[in-house]
Amino acid sequence: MGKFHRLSSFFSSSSLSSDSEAKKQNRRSFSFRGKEGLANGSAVKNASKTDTTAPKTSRMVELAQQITEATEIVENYFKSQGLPSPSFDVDAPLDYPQLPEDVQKARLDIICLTRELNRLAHGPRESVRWGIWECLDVLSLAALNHYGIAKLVPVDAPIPLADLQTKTTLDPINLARLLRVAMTNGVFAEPTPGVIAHTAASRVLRDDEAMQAWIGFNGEDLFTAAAHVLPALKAHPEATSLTRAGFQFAFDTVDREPMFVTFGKDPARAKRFGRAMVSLTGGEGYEPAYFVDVDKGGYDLSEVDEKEGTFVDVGGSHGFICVDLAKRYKKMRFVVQDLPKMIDSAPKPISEDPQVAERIELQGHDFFTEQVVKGADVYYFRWIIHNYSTPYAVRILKNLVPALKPGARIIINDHCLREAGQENPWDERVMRRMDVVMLALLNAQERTEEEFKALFAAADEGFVFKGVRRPKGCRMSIIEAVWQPDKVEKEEEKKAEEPKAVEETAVPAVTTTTAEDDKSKTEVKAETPAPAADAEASAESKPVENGNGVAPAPVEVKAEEAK
Ligand SMILES: C[S@@+](CC[C@H](N)C(=O)[O-])C[C@H]1O[C@@H](n2cnc3c(N)ncnc32)[C@H](O)[C@@H]1O
Repeated sequence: MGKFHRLSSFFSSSSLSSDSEAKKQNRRSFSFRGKEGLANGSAVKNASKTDTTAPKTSRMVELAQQITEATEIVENYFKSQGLPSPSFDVDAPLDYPQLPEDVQKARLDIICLTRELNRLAHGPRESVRWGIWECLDVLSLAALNHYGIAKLVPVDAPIPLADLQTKTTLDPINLARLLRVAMTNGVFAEPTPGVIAHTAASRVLRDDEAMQAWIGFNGEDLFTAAAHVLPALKAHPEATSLTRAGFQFAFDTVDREPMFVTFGKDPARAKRFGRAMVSLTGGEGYEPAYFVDVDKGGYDLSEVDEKEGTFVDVGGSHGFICVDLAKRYKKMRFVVQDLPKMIDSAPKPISEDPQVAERIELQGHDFFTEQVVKGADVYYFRWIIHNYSTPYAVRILKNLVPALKPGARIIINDHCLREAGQENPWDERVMRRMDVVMLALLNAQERTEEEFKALFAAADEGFVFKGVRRPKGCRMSIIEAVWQPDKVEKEEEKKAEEPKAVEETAVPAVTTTTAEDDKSKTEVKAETPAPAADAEASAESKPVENGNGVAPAPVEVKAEEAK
């Protein structure tokens, strides 16, 4: 297992560094069960103190005290560094600086605990009643972004609503009502009635092109798809087909094409998606450095570099990970594979540095066909496998097999779900929501360590699962398997030599996915069905559970659908 560990021993972003801390966290989770709780490894000192003699402090007071304590830690740090206090004033910094670990933990505590205090202050009924209206915040932001309103408001001088209206096709009433909803979230301000000003948050909408794409994609593609998940689930409760997700119900493409094909037909929408991914990648906890930079817990490729090996970024978009890796590792070569349209739209040259650019090849390749780069050292999938339900994901891995040399590494860089409540509440919220994003867009899912292990086992028994590692501070995990068909052969030889002690049990139920059309027949059935006793080793013989603990029903996969 080497440097890999079982996921259960990792608590990062929120990461705990030792078993004793993990136990403490477990106790903490228990004592705060059903409540928002503190970020793991909380900076707030009295978080786990229990004074049995003192009169019981209410949860609200406890939270308020902890929030005060955490806020003081953050505030004192800002003062000590001569930094302005966090603010949404128009000229305020848009991002937090890199914070020392304890201050970052305190900041996370504030984020988590204020949410819980807020809910307690609302009370259960009111909090549920108005919680559902968050969709209207999305609507307001999506519309203001769509009409480019932030660019029409000058940064240095507020503008009367009437003047602003002349610059847009939105009529005055609609402009005002959408703006005023956004203002309730700190986006834009109205310093005097009828006059609109920027805040730091609306400035982000104005100046950050990747954020505009992020809001556009989420507000117009995801939001619309999410609103159609219920009809999709009613029609196809198993929710595994790429062409029967909320997205297809929203955009009238049911049984016709998956989301990426729809995007591929519309360059502006495809570009927006690409830019949105850049925004996500720039967000806290998702930075490429968590994979590229060994000092940040990234993956060490020195050995591959030393032997001038090859790294294939499958579904690598415009190749930004390879560019960063090539800057760090000076000898190895890189192939970025994506659908031809995505490859065509990549920047050329891919890097200003010729030493970097000459070692990166961009290649149109569909990962639902056999891998064409034979004998590479690493095949890397970042934000790819979570886009697919199990039958498709297994198929992507299977397509690698003819290309693999013994010792080849397969690295998946995705979220890896833990049991509910084991993340700090903010990470939990982001990751659980991402799981549902996958449902809405692609009928796909985030996975647990066991589910990743089962994927590899279902694809081919030559994949030896190495485990999951999560760099501290990062939400994404590094999930690795190595191709060792020789190991399987040796084990098979050994087994053949051993006297047969136990009579083999009956052939298990096998989940087979077969296209109706013979030409496009696609099976993810294990070639040799495993005995029932070995069912766990085969995702087909035991339907793989998704992160919500629900086993998806068998699904038909049509080859053309998976393109
Ligand atoms: C969520 S993005 C991830 C991109 C990149 N790996 C990253 O980390 O940002 C999924 C990528 O898969 C690509 N893709 C979708 N279907 C594909 C296919 N059949 N073959 C190859 N690439 C595909 C998309 O074009 C897109 O760039």
